[in-house]
Amino acid sequence: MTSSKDQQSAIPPQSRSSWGSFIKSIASFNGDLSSMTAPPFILSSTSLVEYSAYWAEHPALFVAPAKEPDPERRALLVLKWFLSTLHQQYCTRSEKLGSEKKPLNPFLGELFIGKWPEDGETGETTLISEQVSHHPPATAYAIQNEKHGVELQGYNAQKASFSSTIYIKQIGHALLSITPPSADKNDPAQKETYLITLPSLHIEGLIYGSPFVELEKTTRIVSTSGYTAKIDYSGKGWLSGKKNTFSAILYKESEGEKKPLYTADGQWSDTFVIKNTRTKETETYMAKHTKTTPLMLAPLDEQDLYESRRAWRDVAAAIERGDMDAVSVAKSKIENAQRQLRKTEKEKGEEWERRFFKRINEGEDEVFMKLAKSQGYLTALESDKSGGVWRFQPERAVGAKPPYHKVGGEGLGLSQ
Ligand SMILES: CC(C)CCC[C@@H](C)[C@H]1CC[C@H]2[C@@H]3[C@@H](O)C=C4C[C@@H](O)CC[C@]4(C)[C@H]3CC[C@]12C
Repeated sequence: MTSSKDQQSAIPPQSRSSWGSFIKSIASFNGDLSSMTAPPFILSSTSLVEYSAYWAEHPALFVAPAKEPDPERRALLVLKWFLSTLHQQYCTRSEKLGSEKKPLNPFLGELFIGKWPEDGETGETTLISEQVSHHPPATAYAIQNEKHGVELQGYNAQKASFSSTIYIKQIGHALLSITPPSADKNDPAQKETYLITLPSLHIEGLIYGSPFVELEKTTRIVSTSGYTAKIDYSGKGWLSGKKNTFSAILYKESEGEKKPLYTADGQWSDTFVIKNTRTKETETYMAKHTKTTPLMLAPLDEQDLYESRRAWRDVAAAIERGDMDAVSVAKSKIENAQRQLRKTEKEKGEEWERRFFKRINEGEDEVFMKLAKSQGYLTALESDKSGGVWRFQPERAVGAKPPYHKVGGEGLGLSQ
């Protein structure tokens, strides 16, 4: 943990004692993150189901690989896009709100649906995010750009451990599928697929009341085209004196990681440099200063009752005005309705039908199996911690409009 003496406490004076008790409670906590009670000033009014949008807040970078004819350069553009998403995924709350916050724990079936509108050459990019499991909590997502034949799908769950701070192992993976420029969009065999593994993380700055995320260990991006990227994360003090440091290489599987074609080094939260190891040419990417494209959502009243912003509307408003009694009343309404739904399902011997995703046996996805085996990733699937291995059902999304679920708003305890 960082323990700079000059770091100022960000804890509001009236919250100092509750923060102190919270920090003490962490050492002995052993539930899942969603059941952790945090002091009000650290609560976010945003649900975790919204975080899937962080994957494509730079739509032009997201589709860039599909415009590149050379497979080596395509793999590099995938690595560049992935690295650009890290700032979005893990810094957004700290930069906007002053620190990391505890997100709302999505309910089963919660949806977050939006699009990055048509933007000249980039075209329209759409997002569907769905809470596919509540115990354990797991979110699945699909991001599609039809114009360029690019699709990202994946799912996330978190396994937490606690000692002097919060350590999180992310369970799940993402699959990026690209249609190279010369390929036929309608022929799945001509697509290129990239398996992306997710970083472990821990929370720094807890004792000062200004928590932020630090990434750890190694992740990989493995492609059916024979290229692999390996990304090593480290915090302040190991490889460099700067927080959020990483070092990445891109290599050809047949040549091995001792012969990298490109390297990328720097801070994922700020600036990093990509270097061609043969020509020594470099490119600098400024993650912190690259403008994002805002995601467009339907107006609240046109949203489905299961869409996140609409469903959590009262809770979010109460959090923002700091009215914890109202937070608790509004949250209980959703939680009780969910309990009732689960009870009815149990009595009928039914399971909640996911709207856009389905649970698969990993063996059913041959491309995934091939990529995962090559990296020994299968042993890390831990599908018991994510309620299963989840895959997008694109046919369910075609022309889909609210209402998305057979059960009406009464199932959520919400008024129409
Ligand atoms: C701040 C502290 C007191 C509460 C702990 C909050 C904890 C539950 C939050 C903090 C950071 C969150 C990460 C977030 O950085 C980004 C992502 C990426 C996204 O694609 C999937 C979710 C995940 C891993 C968040 C999970 C919830 C975290 C760990």
